Amino acid sequence: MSFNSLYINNLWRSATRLSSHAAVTSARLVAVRSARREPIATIYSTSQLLTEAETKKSGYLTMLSYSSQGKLVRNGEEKKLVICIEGNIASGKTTCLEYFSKTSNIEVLTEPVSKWRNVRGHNPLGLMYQDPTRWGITLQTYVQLTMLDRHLSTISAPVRMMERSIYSAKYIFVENLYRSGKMPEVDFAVLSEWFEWITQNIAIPVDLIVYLQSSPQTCHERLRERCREEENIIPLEYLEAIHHLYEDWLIKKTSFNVPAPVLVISADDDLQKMLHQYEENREKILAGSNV
Ligand SMILES: Nc1ncnc2c1ncn2[C@@H]1O[C@H](COP(=O)(O)OP(=O)(O)O)[C@@H](O)[C@H]1O
Ligand SMILES: Nc1ccn([C@H]2C[C@H](O)[C@@H](COP(=O)(O)O)O2)c(=O)n1
Repeated sequence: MSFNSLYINNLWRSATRLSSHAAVTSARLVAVRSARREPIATIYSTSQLLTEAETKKSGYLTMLSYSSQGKLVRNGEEKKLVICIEGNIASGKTTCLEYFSKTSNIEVLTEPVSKWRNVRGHNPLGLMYQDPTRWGITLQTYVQLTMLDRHLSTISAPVRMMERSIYSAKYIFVENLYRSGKMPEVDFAVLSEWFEWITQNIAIPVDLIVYLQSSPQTCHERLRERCREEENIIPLEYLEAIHHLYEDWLIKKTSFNVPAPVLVISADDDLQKMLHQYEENREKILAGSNV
């Protein structure tokens, strides 16, 4: 049986199961699809089964339905561990992910920064740093969409490690723009409405947050060393503000809901020592636990 016929059969079986089950009569089938392994979420009602041509075009699909809490959840997928690596700009998140990417059975997802630097020929990241009041909403709307897309994409290994999350996008970066007076209240309100709708209606499972805790000074030095063009104008004060928001969220736990246990790793050390720390914490990380 070809992949497409197999898929159509599975889709049909699941649709029949869904529509015959009283608790899920209002269920929608959500097909997460992608031609380039970059999933796009599309919502179909149960009566709108995909044609074979649509299936062929879509690359791969994952079905979601409503859970008993009324949130969209994946159907029939085994439980996978999701670990988010959080930390200030240039704290070493990508380097950490690169290290763990060498381990089999771990899928690594970096932040989609290339998209933020180029959406249909535009650079919202660069625009935001040039004029945050005008372009903050533009960048953060796109960050929110692309992070949601990352969270909902099919997990291809027993463990997923991903850089940041839709939570830090809102609780750290949007919050910082707003608190620093660089995001108009109406933009903040619209982004907050979107965020609340998403998190109330879609299950975004996170099992562990690994917080790379670094001093803003260290990040500033590393940021200069990395030389990402858009970031040349970032002053130390910006990194300090991001640092305080992270500390309030993940250490003091006084600002926003923390969606998973937090494992804190000091990230100011040189690369060799950092790799040693990752090795020391490997078991805790891969158990998805902070104990
Ligand atoms: N422990 C470390 N010591 C010194 N430089 C580091 C260390 N970890 C990462 N770097 C360098 O700092 C820069 C930022 O690291 P990166 O992993 O890209 O941070 P992030 O993904 O958090 O923004 C890169 O140039 C990287 O090579
Ligand atoms: N919600 C977000 C997330 C990230 N950014 C910026 C910060 C950096 O300039 C860049 C990538 O971050 P890094 O992975 O290097 O920590 O994107 C943002 O403005 N808003």
